[in-house]
Amino acid sequence: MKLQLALDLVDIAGAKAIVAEVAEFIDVVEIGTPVVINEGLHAVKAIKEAFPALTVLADLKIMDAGGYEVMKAVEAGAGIVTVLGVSDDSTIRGAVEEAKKTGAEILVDLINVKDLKARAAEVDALGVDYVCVHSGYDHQAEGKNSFEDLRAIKSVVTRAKTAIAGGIKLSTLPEVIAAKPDLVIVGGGITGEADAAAAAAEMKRLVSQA
Ligand SMILES: O=C([C@H](O)CO)[C@H](O)[C@H](O)COP(=O)(O)O
Repeated sequence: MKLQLALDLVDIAGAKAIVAEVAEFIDVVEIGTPVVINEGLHAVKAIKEAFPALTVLADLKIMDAGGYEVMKAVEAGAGIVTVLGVSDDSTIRGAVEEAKKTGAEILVDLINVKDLKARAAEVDALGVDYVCVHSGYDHQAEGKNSFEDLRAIKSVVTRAKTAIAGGIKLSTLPEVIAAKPDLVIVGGGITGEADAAAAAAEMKRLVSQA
């Protein structure tokens, strides 16, 4: 089980500063959608150059032009790129084909998908690398999480790895780990802590035991 740090509310300098604190405890660093909106793919490039040993995930949440947008993210240094599960199969197929050229991976984010089990099975069959359940900021504000969703997709995803994101904290991590995802994605649960390194270290300890 791997740990991904999601960076959403920082600029490039802030991203470098927090990754420097926690790099030894994380497997993947995510350049979050708000960072890409503010800084562009320069943020992916800057973090990959500064931390070459880390896999960088570009959270583009692609909805169209899958092949082209994956190509640009991979050129910037992304090892994983996100595509929305609500997008068309042709978009996901294009993203997967492009990623395969370079060994990059595609994570499909099921945010806002209504029939989770059905779509998870479909995107799994399209050859994606990760299927991710996700309660986004707006759903978190309504008190939702994705812990049950993870159990649901694990019953139908047979070849891809599974991932979970959205409001995970140290206090809820054991419940997440019990559902056995391959990748746990944490943003505010690390960046919002007074001692981010200590939070990341403890999370890494817990996911490594699983
Ligand atoms: O993808 C995300 C969200 O849609 C904002 O871009 C976050 O990276 C994801 O939710 C993880 O962050 P936390 O919810 O703060 O753990």
